[in-house]
Amino acid sequence: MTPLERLFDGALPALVMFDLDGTLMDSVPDLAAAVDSMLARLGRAPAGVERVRLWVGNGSRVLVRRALAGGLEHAGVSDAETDAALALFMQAYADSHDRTTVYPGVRECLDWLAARQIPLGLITNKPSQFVAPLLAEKGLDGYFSWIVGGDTLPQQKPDPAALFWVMERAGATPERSLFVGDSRNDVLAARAAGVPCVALSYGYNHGRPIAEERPALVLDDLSLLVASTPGLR
Ligand SMILES: O=C(O)COP(=O)(O)O
Ligand SMILES: [Mg+2]
Repeated sequence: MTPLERLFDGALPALVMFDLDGTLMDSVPDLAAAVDSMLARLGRAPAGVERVRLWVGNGSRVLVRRALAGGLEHAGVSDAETDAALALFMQAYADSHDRTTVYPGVRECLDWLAARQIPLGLITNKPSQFVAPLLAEKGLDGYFSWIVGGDTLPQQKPDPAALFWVMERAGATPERSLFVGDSRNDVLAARAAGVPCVALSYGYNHGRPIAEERPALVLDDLSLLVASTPGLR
C-alpha cells in the first residue's frame, strides 16, 4: 500500500489538488531575479535568493510589498508604492522562467495519479497569467483539469475558497480529496476546507519547518506519496 492509500483507508482519493511554487517547482531563483530587477529599477539594493525564499507564498503583491519593506512585515508600505513596484516586478518576471525547475519526484507522482484517472487540480497564489505558460514550459501542462491562480477568485490561500471551488467542479467531497502543498497557507486552507493535507519539506514556509503546522504527512519527495511500502497491503 502507498502512503496516499493509507491516508484514505486503503482506497484512492476522488481528487488531488496541488500547490505550485515550492511544491511542484522551485521557482525562487526566477522570482528573486525579478524582485532584484524591480529593486534595481527603483534604485535599491538587491534582496537576493535567500531572503526572497522567505517571502514567497502569499502571491506577487505581498512578495513585492515584503521586498519594499525588506522583511516579512509590510504594513508600512503604501498602496501607490506597491502598485508601481508590482508593475515592474510583473514585467521582469514575465521575461524568464529559465532558472525554474521541477522538483524530483513530481512527474512520477503526477503520472501515477493520471494513470489511475484521479482528477487533479492546481491552486496557487501566483498570478494566473504566469501559470499556464510556466506549466507548458516545464512540461507539466495536461495534468490539471482545474487551475486556480492568485487572481482567479477574490480570496487567496489560506482562505479555503479555491479548494471548495475545485471540489465543487470535480464533484468531490472534502473527505475524499487531498491537498498537497509546501506552506502554512496551504495547510491552513486545507484545514479550513476539511481536506487532508500532505506537505513537502523542501518548499517555502517563511523559513519555518512545515511540520509545525501539523499536516497529515510531511514528505521529502513527492514520489514517496505513491511508493508502495513492502509488507503493507
Ligand atoms: O506566488 C506565491 O507567492 C506562491 O505561490 P504558491 O501558492 O504556488 O506557493
Ligand atoms: Mg507554495
